Amino acid sequence: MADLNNKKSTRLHNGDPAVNGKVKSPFLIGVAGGTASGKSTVCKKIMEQLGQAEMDDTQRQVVSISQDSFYRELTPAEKQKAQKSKFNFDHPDAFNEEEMYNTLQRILKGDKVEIPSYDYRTNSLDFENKLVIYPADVVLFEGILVFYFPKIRDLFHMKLFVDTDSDTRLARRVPRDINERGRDLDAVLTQYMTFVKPAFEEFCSPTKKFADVIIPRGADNTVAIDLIVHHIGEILAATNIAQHNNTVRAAASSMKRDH
Ligand SMILES: Nc1ncnc2c1ncn2[C@@H]1O[C@H](COP(=O)(O)OP(=O)(O)O)[C@@H](O)[C@H]1O
Ligand SMILES: Nc1ccn([C@@H]2O[C@H](COP(=O)(O)O)[C@@H](O)[C@H]2O)c(=O)n1
Repeated sequence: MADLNNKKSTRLHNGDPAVNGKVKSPFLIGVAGGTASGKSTVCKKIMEQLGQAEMDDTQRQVVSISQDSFYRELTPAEKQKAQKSKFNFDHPDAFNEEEMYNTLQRILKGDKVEIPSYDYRTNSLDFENKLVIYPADVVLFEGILVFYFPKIRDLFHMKLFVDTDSDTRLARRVPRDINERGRDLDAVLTQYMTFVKPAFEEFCSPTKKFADVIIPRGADNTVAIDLIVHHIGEILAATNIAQHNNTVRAAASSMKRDH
């Protein structure tokens, strides 16, 4: 399925989601790293190089999901704190671990799932704008704490950690949060110093040791991204050869039975 002769793009072709009536289980990749390290950008590059970025959702064989879609609903008191930048969104308790685990399990079973998007302006899930995940060959799951929860960590077939220095991350986070997430400078810096930085050191950074591949400098590291894309392509090609062989074997044994 993956065209490994094409060095610029290891393009996946839309496959048959079911082989011999069995739904394919996707190759699940976890992408962790500190805030604004470039996790989403790395996922976008991987998708582009696999020839997937421009595809329609139903055709896409590689999809990317954000862990932010699994923040838990806040109580009214927590909402008030969040509006004053006094809620810790970088602590593992801010996430709905069970929902995250159950959703990933369903994705691995090949189910079509719907995931809410996250609204950083209201600090809540947006069920009006859901992302529909159709059965895919490769699923990228990115977030600050995707390797923190052991049960979830164990689901990944490949684990990547985007390692970008903290000055660069803060320099990216400030304009992003002001321009895209409706925050002001004072709120961004207070939240960063009170919660984001200490939680990165306590919960996110220690999970680097679980990564199979550490990507220094994030999306700028084209060599690392090329190697990862090539590896994914090889795995998918091997999976497809095995599935093709199973199909041929099944067809041959049914022909034998008919004679
Ligand atoms: N290599 C890079 N060079 C310059 N800006 C970048 C780079 N990677 C990401 N960014 C910018 O930094 C911000 C955070 O990047 P993003 O990929 O969303 O990080 P994360 O998903 O880790 O929060 C975005 O505004 C993005 O455009
Ligand atoms: N309501 C929220 C929810 C999360 N955050 C911050 O987002 C960061 C995670 O997203 P990245 O794209 O940066 O990985 C995390 O550090 C939270 O502090 C927020 O500010 N408000």
